[in-house]
Amino acid sequence: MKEYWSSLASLLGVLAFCQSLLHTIFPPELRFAALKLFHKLSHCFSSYVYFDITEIDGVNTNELYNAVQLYLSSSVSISGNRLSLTRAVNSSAITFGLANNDCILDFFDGVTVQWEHIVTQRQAQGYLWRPLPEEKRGFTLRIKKKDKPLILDSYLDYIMGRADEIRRKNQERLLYTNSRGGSLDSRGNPWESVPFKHPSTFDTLAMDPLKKQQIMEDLRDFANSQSFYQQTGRAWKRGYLLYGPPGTGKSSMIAAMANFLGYDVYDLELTEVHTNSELRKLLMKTTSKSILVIEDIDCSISFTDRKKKNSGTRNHYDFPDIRCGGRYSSLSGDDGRGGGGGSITLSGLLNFTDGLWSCCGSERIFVFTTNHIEKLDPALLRSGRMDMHIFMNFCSYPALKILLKNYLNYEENEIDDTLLQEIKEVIDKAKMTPADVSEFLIKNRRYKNRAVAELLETLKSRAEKNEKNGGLRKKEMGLEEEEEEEE
Ligand SMILES: Nc1ncnc2c1ncn2[C@@H]1O[C@H](COP(=O)(O)OP(=O)(O)OP(=O)(O)O)[C@@H](O)[C@H]1O
Ligand SMILES: [Mg+2]
Repeated sequence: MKEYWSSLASLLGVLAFCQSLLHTIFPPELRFAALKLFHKLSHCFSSYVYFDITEIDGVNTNELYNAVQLYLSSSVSISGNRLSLTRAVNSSAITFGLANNDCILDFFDGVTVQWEHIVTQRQAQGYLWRPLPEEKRGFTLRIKKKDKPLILDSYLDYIMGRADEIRRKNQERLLYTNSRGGSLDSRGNPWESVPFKHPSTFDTLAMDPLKKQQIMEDLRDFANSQSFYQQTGRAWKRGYLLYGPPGTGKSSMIAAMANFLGYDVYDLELTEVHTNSELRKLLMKTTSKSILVIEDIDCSISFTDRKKKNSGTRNHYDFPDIRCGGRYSSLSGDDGRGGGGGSITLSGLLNFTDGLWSCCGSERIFVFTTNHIEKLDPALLRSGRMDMHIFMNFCSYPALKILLKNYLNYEENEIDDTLLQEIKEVIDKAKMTPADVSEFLIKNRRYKNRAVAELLETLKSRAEKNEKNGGLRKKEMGLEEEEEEEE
């Protein structure tokens, strides 16, 4: 112990000697430069390199600082002892942060980096048109010199991407509509928005699990394929057509998609749009990472198969085959490419989904729904416009199992096997929509066993009715055929 104290005293003595030497050799004006040189020399021999990312760069906010702060707030990378907690305005989540002057380690592609959050008091400011915060904040990134290329090329880009993702997830999503008949708000925006809080998710959606899995994979693939779309020269967008009888979950699917990807939803009311240019303006005012929905497209616009309709040499894109809100529009000289005419045309809509304007913004999903796919023009359905056609069917046995779990909290093995077997046999013939089944289960949810037994009875009677109707229809068709033959 004695030796320890004596070596410490001699070390302090050497330090004091060096300091006095520095003071005698270097005059005060040279002292600062000497210290700087000393730092530079020590950096030359150090194996580390440091990057400072300040919160404010001049007078502008440094986006990279915000991104690093958000990135370090993601729980996976957090491993410090002291963390700050924040909940931003309009945010639906609490985020962690690195406390002042604390360090944290992060790992990227086999490389370890160290982040330090440095906070100091800012010196008194003179008059500034935009006062700066009292504290000077910044991150210092310490990396090994040999890792510099990797960090500068990929790590910082990765942080920006992750921060974007976190920001989107934390922020409340919005549901937009254009239901004001083309009028703009005070900021010239044609869309109105409300917070989007639909509870439907892929877990609660009753449909064939395999099909559900396929759709989820397709969506995930789409969201992660920025470089693929860039490489192949395709606009980063994807179209889904949801079709099937009413009450089979088309709207619920859209909500599930939005919740799955964390996108905003633009619900486009086509009957409120009067011209192609209005349609284009609406598109221009949408943001990236959004789902643009046109529900019941066959009802809002009467598209017929252009091939059937047009037999002459005239370009069938020019035909006014559109009906908006129950009234037919006239051609009014619109060239169909979004000119200033007085109606939306089929080509206007095709351009909307597929033309040059459709690429303003990126990572966009178009979803059209219809109860009558046969009424739609094939041009609207082709790949590139509607890449995936999803048939939403009547309630199947696997779908019913999901509904039983959602509404009655039933696990499969809790239900009597013979009952399940009977349901399985009859459910496809009953042609009940998930909406009908849900309604039934809501009403009877307090008495689980009775609910399932009664559901079976309802399914049976529906199946019987359908069989009878089917038989009758077949008979009628047979008679009609006979009559035709006689004629
Ligand atoms: N596949 C489903 N899974 C879970 N719930 C469903 C499903 N289909 C329908 N429902 C329930 O029925 C209600 C109506 O469904 P939804 O509005 O999604 O049907 P839709 O196919 O959009 O009908 P429409 O063609 O009339 O617009 C929903 O609120 C939901 O509770
Ligand atoms: Mg719907």
